[in-house]
Amino acid sequence: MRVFIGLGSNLGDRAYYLKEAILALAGPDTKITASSRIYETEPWGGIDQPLFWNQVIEVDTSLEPLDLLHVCQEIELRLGRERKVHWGPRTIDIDLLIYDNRVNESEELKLPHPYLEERAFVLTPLREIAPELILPSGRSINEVVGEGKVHPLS
Ligand SMILES: Nc1ncnc2c1ncn2[C@@H]1O[C@H](COP(=O)(O)OP(=O)(O)OP(=O)(O)O)[C@@H](O)[C@H]1O
Ligand SMILES: Nc1nc2c(c(=O)[nH]1)N=C(CO)CN2
Repeated sequence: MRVFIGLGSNLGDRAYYLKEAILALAGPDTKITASSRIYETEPWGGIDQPLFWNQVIEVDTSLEPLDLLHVCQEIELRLGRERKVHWGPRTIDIDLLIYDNRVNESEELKLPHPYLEERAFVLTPLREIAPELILPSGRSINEVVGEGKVHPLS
């Protein structure tokens, strides 16, 4: 299945956490098929906190959505993620953005990710690796990405 995953870090060695999370996601059931550059982004959501580094990857996985979510959560825990403040600072956050064309509305797993189309820190790196993508809302990614809002590190 074609899946897009968003990663974010704004505590500690952000490059290390992003790299380790991506390495940990790759395995016999999940291949990384594309990876965006890293973007440095202003915190979204109204909490005063350090700048984030964000990245989006595409994977090809045979795992079901909940199993993939649990893999992501184990990696978050291993990399020192503590759940303190909603939308607050974290060593690593791993979100399932789009899982093929699946829709899921449980608290544990919402697919597609509910804030997908409101977050430039997701949309801009997503467009980098999937410029032809039609979003779950039916709009093309090019229509919804605001120009010049977030920038890659290099
Ligand atoms: N698509 C999804 N990807 C990751 N976690 C999800 C998803 N949908 C629901 N969740 C649930 O959301 C919870 C994550 O809460 P968390 O504290 O990480 O939210 P957040 O990262 O602060 O906010 P946001 O989910 O808006 O990025 C987890 O318990 C997880 O089960
Ligand atoms: N720029 C940016 N802002 C955020 C981020 C993030 O990854 N990047 N994650 C959040 C919690 O989900 C809240 N705000």
